[in-house]
Amino acid sequence: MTSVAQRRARIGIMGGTFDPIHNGHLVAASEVQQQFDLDEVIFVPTGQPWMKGEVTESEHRYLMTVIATAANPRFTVSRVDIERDGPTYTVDTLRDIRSARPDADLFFITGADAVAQILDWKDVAEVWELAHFIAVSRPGHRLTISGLPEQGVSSLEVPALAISSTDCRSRVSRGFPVWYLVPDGVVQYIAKHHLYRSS
Ligand SMILES: Nc1ncnc2c1ncn2[C@@H]1O[C@H](COP(=O)(O)OP(=O)(O)OP(=O)(O)O)[C@@H](O)[C@H]1O
Ligand SMILES: O=C(O)c1ccc[n+]([C@@H]2O[C@H](COP(=O)([O-])O)[C@@H](O)[C@H]2O)c1
Repeated sequence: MTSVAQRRARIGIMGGTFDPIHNGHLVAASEVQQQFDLDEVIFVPTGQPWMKGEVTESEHRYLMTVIATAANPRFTVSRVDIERDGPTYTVDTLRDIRSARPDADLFFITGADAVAQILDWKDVAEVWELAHFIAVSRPGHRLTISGLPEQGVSSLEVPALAISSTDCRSRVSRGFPVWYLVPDGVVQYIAKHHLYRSS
């Protein structure tokens, strides 16, 4: 009797502050899922992102991420970063997901802006060992992966969506709509919880 070798699971990890999650994040994750034949993309909202200033309470960012991803059977959301005390480091995110999914190949998805900063991340040598990186294009940011290990990073052009969380927050605070920039449920969540209103 011949045995059929089982394919290793391929898991994408989309880390982000998601303050709020927007359609640029979702299009990037969807495109990477399809192009890299991923079984699942886990969205991981940051706890305390040490490279950013003050951010919205993590439970709001987590719930908006759940709402935005709920309809896609391949998208899930993890609480590992929001439940860990202290600043959020990707090395800890990857360690936690690796120990929960020891048999999977991990792919960390980042936009062009984040890729440019990876060399400043904590324990970057270990980070490369834990996951393969996929750098996606982002309007307004040049995708440059020079200086990063060639084997460790792939790049992918995704349909350009010039959306940022900063712009979404600014629009809400000025009374402009964010319909179609973020999923409908996220528009409604922002209104219900009075997020991003200027005081
Ligand atoms: N429009 C976009 N297209 C492709 N990638 C994106 C886009 N927006 C964000 N990303 C990537 O998604 C990840 C998480 O981003 P983040 O949650 O910081 O959103 P952001 O829009 O950059 O937020 P902010 O404007 O508050 O800095 C990062 O790797 C970032 O590069
Ligand atoms: O590990 C680090 O030192 C590190 C520094 C900055 C950002 N990151 C990760 O990069 C991802 C995108 O971060 P951000 O701040 O652009 O939302 C998110 O998962 C962060 O935890 C990680």
